[in-house]
Amino acid sequence: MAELLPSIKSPEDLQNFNTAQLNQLATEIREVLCNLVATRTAHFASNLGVVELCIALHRTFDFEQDRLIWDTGHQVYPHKLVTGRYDQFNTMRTKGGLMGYPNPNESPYDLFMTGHAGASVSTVMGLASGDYLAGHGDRHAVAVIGDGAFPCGMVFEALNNAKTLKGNLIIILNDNKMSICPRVGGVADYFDRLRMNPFYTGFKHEIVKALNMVPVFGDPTERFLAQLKEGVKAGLHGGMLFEELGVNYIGPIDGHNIPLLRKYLEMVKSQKGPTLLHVVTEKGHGYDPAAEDPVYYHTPPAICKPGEVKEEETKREGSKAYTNYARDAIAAVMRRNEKVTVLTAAMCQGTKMEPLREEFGERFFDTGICESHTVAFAAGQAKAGLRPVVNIYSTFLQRSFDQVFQEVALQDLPVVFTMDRAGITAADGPTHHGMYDVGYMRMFPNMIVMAPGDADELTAMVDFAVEVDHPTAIRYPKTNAENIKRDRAPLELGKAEVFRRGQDGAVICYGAQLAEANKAVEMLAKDGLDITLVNARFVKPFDAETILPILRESPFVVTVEEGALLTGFGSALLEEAADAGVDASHVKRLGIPDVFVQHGDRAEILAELQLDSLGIATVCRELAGVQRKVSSSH
Ligand SMILES: Cc1ncc(C[n+]2csc(CCOP(=O)(O)OP(=O)(O)O)c2C)c(N)n1
Ligand SMILES: CC(=O)[C@@H](O)[C@H](O)COP(=O)(O)O
Ligand SMILES: [Mg+2]
Repeated sequence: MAELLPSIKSPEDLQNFNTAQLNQLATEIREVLCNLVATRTAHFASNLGVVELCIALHRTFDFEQDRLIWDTGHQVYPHKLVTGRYDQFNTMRTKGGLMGYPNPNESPYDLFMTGHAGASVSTVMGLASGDYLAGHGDRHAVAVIGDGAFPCGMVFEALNNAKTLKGNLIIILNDNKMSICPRVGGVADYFDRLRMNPFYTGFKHEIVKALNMVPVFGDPTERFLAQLKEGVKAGLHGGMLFEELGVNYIGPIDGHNIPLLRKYLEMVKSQKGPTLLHVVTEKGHGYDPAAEDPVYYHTPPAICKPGEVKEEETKREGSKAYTNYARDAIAAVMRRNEKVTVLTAAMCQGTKMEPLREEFGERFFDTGICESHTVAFAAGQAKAGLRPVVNIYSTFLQRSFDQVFQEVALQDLPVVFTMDRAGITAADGPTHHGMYDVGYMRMFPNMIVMAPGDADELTAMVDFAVEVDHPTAIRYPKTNAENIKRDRAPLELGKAEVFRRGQDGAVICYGAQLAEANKAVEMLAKDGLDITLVNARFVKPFDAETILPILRESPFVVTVEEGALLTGFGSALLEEAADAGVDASHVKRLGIPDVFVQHGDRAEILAELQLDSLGIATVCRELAGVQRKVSSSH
């Protein structure tokens, strides 16, 4: 039972706590985190790891004045608990409840709504710069960034800029040796070497003490010794990479020791110039199963009883998510064709590609959280004759817009984009819904852009894409995939599939809501409405040959897609109609309107958007009623 937490209405309440109370608070926060994941899936291990760091930060700084950004934002739960949101904590990630990421609408202590990694150093630099120019140069700006997020290109762009900053910049590197999967790459190795620093292992103190006994001034022997001292010190001094960039490096230090953290935070607070404090933490700290398996416990399913966890995982793995179909289809083409490679930007676990990592060794690439690099890298591979499959979530691929344009589309290179989480991602919310990929892919010449209507179609699209000599993009959502029974028309470039023809109206579906559209049409048939149903398959090339006649002949047309209406499939249809001089005033587009959709339950959100069978049927009935009225008044 939490004793201290309920009384904390703001971080000010921490200011009188002694060390024992701060430690107790850490224990209480961990209990609350454990209770939360007992009820629902949520980010867990990362939050367990930053409890002490969060407490020490709020105890040292005044973030009503000072600035704090948690990079990515998935580790923000302890911060929410000490900034007055304990009472609402059990609403976490539910509709209308607390968001699983920082949210300025919830609290002035959350400055940016984030969920994508790597922006924190840039944004706090902007805040520091703004504060300085506004005459608040005494404020401090703190970015807490994980070792997984650190290799993002943007972080190095910020570091490059840091020494010019007027204002107080503090970067806390939260090094837990993990991204979602074990971190990879040269920066990871560098952090490993820094961890070997005697400063952290405890030897440095002794060596520096000994060196300090060497006299600096005096005769030539002393001068030689002084030089030796500086040389040895340089060798001992970790973080040269940062120092060379003009950023002071301090650490590494133990990130689970509150008094030690406070001591070092006080030190960096008084430091002039940009400073990086390297803090070593354990992902999952305080809950042994999470510390032992931080990959699984990054976002575990609800842990009802610890013993049941692995069983849950089996269920999850056994379910037929689109992700599984994509993974299996990619594996199959990799077995058939040695030129096919697969790339992930640190999302091996979410895309379920761990078996591919094991099976394909040299043809599997985890680039870290570096989406822009990944796409340009894939372009290079394609130019060299390979067939790269870039498997990135729709929302994170936004980071590579320019590489998709210049390195891939402009060169017309055969890179395949498999865009997972395209659509509503539910509890993660607006930072993670994959809403914009239809637009950002279809606008480029040379691109072939498609979406499967069901499970087997995804497999067919992957097979098709690796054989095409152009860039291709395939989108699919975070949900289980159904197969719709029918005489399946073979997949053909730029060709839609007409499921059924009716004279009362038409539904044209782009992507995985096809099963819902199909159900809607069956429901409508029971009402006596005979509706055409089209599985569009491609938004580009657009099948004007099939779709425009349907537009001409149908009393109404409803387009269905799980993506932004602006730039989406329905918009493409309207553009085609306008260009061909076909009347489209009877077209109703269903999709995601021009708003940021909040977090919640997937089915519930889709229902609100009228993207489920009931919603589609309702819209069709309304339109059919309007049409009847129009025709009877003539
Ligand atoms: C641009 C972007 N790509 C991928 C992700 C998915 N993602 C979320 S957290 C995470 C790992 C972050 O590792 P780290 O920063 O070390 O934090 P930790 O979980 O270890 O605390 C990844 C890959 C993301 N949020 N943003
Ligand atoms: C913080 C983050 O970006 C990821 O952890 C994300 O929440 C993963 O989403 P999935 O759970 O859909 O893989
Ligand atoms: Mg990490």
